[in-house]
Amino acid sequence: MSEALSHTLDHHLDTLTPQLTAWRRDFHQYAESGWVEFRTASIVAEELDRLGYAVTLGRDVVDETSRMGVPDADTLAREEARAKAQGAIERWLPQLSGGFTGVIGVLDTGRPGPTIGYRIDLDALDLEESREETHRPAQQGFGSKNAGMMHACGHDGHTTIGLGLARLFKTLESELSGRIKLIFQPAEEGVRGARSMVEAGTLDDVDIFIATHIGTGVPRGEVVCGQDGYLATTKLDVAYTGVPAHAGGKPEEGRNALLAAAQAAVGLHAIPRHSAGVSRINVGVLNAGSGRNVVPASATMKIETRGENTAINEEMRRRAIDVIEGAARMHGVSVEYHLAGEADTCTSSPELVDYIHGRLQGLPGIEVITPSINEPSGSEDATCMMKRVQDRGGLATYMVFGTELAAGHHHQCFDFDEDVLPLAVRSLAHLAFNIDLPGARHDR
Ligand SMILES: O=C(O)C[C@H](NC(=O)Cc1c[nH]c2ccccc12)C(=O)O
Repeated sequence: MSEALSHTLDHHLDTLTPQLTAWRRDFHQYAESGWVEFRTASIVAEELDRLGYAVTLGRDVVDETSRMGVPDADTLAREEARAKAQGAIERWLPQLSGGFTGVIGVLDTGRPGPTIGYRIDLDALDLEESREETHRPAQQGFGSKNAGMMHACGHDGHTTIGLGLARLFKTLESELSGRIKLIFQPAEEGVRGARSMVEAGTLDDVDIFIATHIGTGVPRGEVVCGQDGYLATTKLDVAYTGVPAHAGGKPEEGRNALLAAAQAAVGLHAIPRHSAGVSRINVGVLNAGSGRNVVPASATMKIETRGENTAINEEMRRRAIDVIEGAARMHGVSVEYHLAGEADTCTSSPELVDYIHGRLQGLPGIEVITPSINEPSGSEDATCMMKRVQDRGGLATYMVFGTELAAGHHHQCFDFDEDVLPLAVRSLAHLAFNIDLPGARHDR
């Protein structure tokens, strides 16, 4: 990149930085869980449209039947009304309605060049945010206004980075070639959303794909060009149905769904670890029963299995289902379960990792540039997007921008150092100018 362009980028970033903080705090305050990101998605669509991007959203970018773990219709309607009351941009709501909360903005320079796609996730977690004074969002008045929903994984930062990129690319459009595709994805938590965007064909024209996360244990000032080792995972919703009865008078006539679920929860965590690699199990939610003196006739659980590779996760899933069904038989209740999310592992494209590693050298604010790491920890459904791009001959990677965290991901006191926002925008934008990556562009 020429020195003049570099200066121009820095200059625009300086003016943009207060807006980045404002966006982040606004999204943080109005945290929205997977498939109900109505307000967030509408603001994204409005900004992209205002800037002159070609905007597609809703059913055009989210395949209905490939969505996983979608809330019920009542919840969707209630959350849409909530979003409207909280300032969602109403003209986009008809398309987003019903949980079709994906948005894509395309900037076509009209000059030949690759299509570079950035994955930005929009959703918050199902978690109640801390109201303690020591928690900065609470102290500074931008804690979540939405009960049981909290940006405790940094996606408020991701959405902000996406909008920051949109502004920078538009301002410097004359210096770009090819196409920029900003892909705002719903429901990353629970790995429920990416596949629906892949199945809608939105990745099929992407030559270079970059998914991004902030934090994840990477220190401030460090950038990882290719984070690998995401765990294959299966999410299951489980429902036990028994028979209610008088707990004092006729307990033997009841069939206890609470006990089946409790038995299953303990049994699931007792599945042995796998010698061939990392494995995980978690029962994240268990709700059961209706009243103190009634034999509990219903119980629901949300569980997940994970494995370092597909085979290990498959083994965990199979054994989990044995435990779930076994517990039902033990207590004479019926059980139903269904898939609520699914993602696989993926490996970043070495050529792209090398290219990014080279291009980030000397950028302000970056102290350590790590080419690639493979450390099994969490899961990611961006892997599904990466795989689609790679299968079609494109290059894909998963980048991490380190930042200082107040508490770990998925903790009620999670918060990050907002300095990472301009740094990530600067770095991700930089990669799109003067792309010189042979083999990245395929003829179409
Ligand atoms: O499986 C999911 O629901 C996706 C979710 N994804 C993330 O949290 C992103 C993530 C992946 N790896 C790490 C490591 C640390 C923090 C966050 C992550 C997870 O693993 O629980």
